[in-house]
Amino acid sequence: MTAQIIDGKAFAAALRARVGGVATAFETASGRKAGLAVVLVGEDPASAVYVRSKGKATLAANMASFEHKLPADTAQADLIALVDRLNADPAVDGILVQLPLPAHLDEQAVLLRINPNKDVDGFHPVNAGRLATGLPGFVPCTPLGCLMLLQDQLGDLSGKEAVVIGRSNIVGKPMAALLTAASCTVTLAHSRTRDLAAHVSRADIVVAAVGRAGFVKGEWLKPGATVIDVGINRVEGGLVGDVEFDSAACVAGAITPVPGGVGPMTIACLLRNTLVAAHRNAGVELDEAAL
Ligand SMILES: Nc1nc(=O)c2c([nH]1)NC[C@@H]1CN(c3ccc(C(=O)N[C@@H](CCC(=O)O)C(=O)O)cc3)C=[N+]21
Ligand SMILES: [Mg+2]
Repeated sequence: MTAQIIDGKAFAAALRARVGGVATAFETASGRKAGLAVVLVGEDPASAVYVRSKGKATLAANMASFEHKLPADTAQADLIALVDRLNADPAVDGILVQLPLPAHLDEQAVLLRINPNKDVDGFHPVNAGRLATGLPGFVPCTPLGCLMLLQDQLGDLSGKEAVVIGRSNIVGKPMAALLTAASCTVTLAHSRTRDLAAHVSRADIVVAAVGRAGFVKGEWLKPGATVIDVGINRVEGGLVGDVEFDSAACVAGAITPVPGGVGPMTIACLLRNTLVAAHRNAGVELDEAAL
């Protein structure tokens, strides 16, 4: 193995500490804590674990956490009514509706109902449009965390060849937009891409977000490439990413592990976005670039 392991867990801990310090200053300046509301519908055990760790991290960063747990058979109208109440609640700066929702609920309609200025997940089409056009808004937490790790690792990304694998609205598309804004030359590859290996072999930066265990092979990589593995696949023996770690670590210059890479950055960026929302909502000044 030659690749440097990118310690997302440590980077995320430092970001959460920075957020906690600014959150304390925000409370002094505004007379209230920044607040994050998390809505969980149903009892999916994995979702319950994420929601619990989000709540803990929120409190540890000196922000208020409001958890709303609704039964699996919640009606669409009741979920929409809760979103409306959270939109109107001045103690709530950020709203996260945990996905996936149970099948009978219309996810798109729920996400559209969230006030874009409280949409700290960055899933509302208004925020997708802001990202696409360079306006201030909220960037989805996972790609934002990936960008932070890449900039920490490589400094200026300008002119680099980047291949993003996976075109989801939550990761792939916003990741491509962020890398484009950072002046990379971006290829957005997906399940219909022909000769993916040839695209990957040209990339200085590879972001894998396909949701298939070990899909990206080390032999595809350009020697020295920086590899960001967004995948979280539960297999016998634990969690693995979308990149075949052992073969990739022999070729890459640096690679994120799973677990301990991108996952912890997602939660840290959620806290960051919530604190940014609080400052904007309260009209308290913040150097967002420094967070
Ligand atoms: N509205 C919404 N927003 C989300 O951001 C959202 C969501 N719904 N639904 C589910 C996914 C998943 N997600 C993760 C966050 C952190 C880790 C994380 O911290 N993972 C640890 C390991 C966790 C473990 O051991 O299971 C790691 O990779 O090191 C993973 C997954 C956020 N999601
Ligand atoms: Mg795809």
